[in-house]
Amino acid sequence: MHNWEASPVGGGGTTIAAIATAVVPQQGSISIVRLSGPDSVPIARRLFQAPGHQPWESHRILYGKVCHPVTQAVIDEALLLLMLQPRSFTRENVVEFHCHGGMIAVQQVLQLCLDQGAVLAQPGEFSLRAFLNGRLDLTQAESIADLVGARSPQAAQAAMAGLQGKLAAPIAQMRRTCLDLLAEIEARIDFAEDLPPLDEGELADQIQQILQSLTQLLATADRGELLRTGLKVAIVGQPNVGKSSLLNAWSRSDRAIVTDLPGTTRDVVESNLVVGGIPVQVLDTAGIREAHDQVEQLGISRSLRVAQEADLVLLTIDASQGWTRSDQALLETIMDLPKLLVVNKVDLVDQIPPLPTQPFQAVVYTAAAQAQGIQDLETAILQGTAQGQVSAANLDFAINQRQAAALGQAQISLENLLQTLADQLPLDFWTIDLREAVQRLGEITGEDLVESVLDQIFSKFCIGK
Ligand SMILES: Nc1nc2c(c(=O)[nH]1)N(C=O)[C@@H](CNc1ccc(C(=O)N[C@@H](CCC(=O)O)C(=O)O)cc1)CN2
Ligand SMILES: Nc1nc2c(ncn2[C@@H]2O[C@H](COP(=O)(O)OP(=O)(O)OP(=O)(O)O)[C@@H](O)[C@H]2O)c(=O)[nH]1
Ligand SMILES: [K+]
Ligand SMILES: [Mg+2]
Repeated sequence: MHNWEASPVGGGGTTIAAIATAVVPQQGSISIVRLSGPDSVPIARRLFQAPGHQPWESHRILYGKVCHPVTQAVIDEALLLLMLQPRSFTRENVVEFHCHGGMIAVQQVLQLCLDQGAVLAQPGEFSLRAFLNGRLDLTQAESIADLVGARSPQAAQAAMAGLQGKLAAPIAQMRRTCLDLLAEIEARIDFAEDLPPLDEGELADQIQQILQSLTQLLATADRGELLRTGLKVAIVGQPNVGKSSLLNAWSRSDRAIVTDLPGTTRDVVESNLVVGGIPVQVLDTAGIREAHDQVEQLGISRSLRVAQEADLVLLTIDASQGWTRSDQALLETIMDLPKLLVVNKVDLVDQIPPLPTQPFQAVVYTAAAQAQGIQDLETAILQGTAQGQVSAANLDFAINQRQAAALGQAQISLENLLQTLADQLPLDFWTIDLREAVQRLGEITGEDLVESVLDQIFSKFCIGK
């Protein structure tokens, strides 16, 4: 758990330190140790020797050496970047040591900072400070994590939109409107005699408007989920139907071994693709049949497990064999799952054999060995997702599950309020629903603070973020 006490700008508080870059042995040309807090500059002064008369000023880079304060041993040749409050990411004094990459030198520099009194940062603590000091709202902080975790350019773009406040702005606007209405109603409760009566029609209109924008935001949730978590797609089928060929054609690679021997694939082969902006993990599996070989049997049980865990199953068959009893048996094991029928090797037949189409979302015809039909496959997959409704809303960010849950609760409260109005209940009742909506909207941006929400958000960050 975090200690949520903010270190106020310019005030006491701890100085935190962490390696801000990925720590990879023997790799990475540059690595950054980041400090934030009141002691960052004094700590840097004790560790960093800058030759000549380089000024220690904000937003300047100093060149020099990191030296052990006692032994004077040179730990690294480095650059030092100063960003003084409030002109920094956290709005505190920030110092960055730009060290050589790898692990050893940069970890020694971090250790020296800790020896000098800095405290190792918790995951997300730099971003948390940026939030607590008013530099970011919660949706922007969440967007930073999304940007770092993005697995497609579209996911990154949605995250950037969020980071630029495209979600924060409409939410804050809705909350402000609700607060204004709340103030009007409360004034009527307190000074009923002195004020003209509320125009209830006008009030209902405004609530309707908020509900409308709320619904638009909620419509981006499915795409958000897709962009963030992606799709897991399992290719299953009888041996030799061309599952591995399909994976290779789709990923334009030779990831999987292809031979004309049935039972070639034994283990799950994975390839990561992007389909229409959605990160897609494709899993090629061992062909399913009555196997006597123990290795193959183990492979087959893995295939079935992978299918059960997938978001979408591509049941692949050989067009020249038609729909077989084994295909039917396999279909029955995956009946509950979302699935497409992929009819492969269409180059071998003049006529498509009779096929069951009913339990499948779509049927796609491919010749994987000739890399044909991949576009149709992607189209069929995208049609099964929530892509359509999003382009309708025409928004470039996408909300996450936490935001969707809070928006959903705000929606319920506002709908309750409309009902309360319709039922002509007293003013006190109106304020209850409106207050609830304000609270939920405020939870999204962080204007109304809930500590458990903070923990949920920032503990998922990496250390140094
Ligand atoms: N080396 C390095 N690269 C980085 C970061 C960092 O902290 N260090 N960032 C970390 O996430 C991102 C950039 N984000 C940043 C956001 C704000 C400020 C900043 O100093 N803001 C001041 C504006 C300064 C000015 O106006 O001159 C401010 O908002 O007050 C710096 C980095 C990505 N790249
Ligand atoms: N004519 C034709 N042959 C294909 C096509 N796709 C795959 N093949 C051939 O079918 C054979 C089996 O292909 P694989 O991709 O290994 O089939 P698989 O389903 O992965 O087989 P297992 O891993 O053994 O279950 C190979 O000889 C491929 O070249 C296709 O679209 N048309
Ligand atoms: K094969
Ligand atoms: Mg195979």
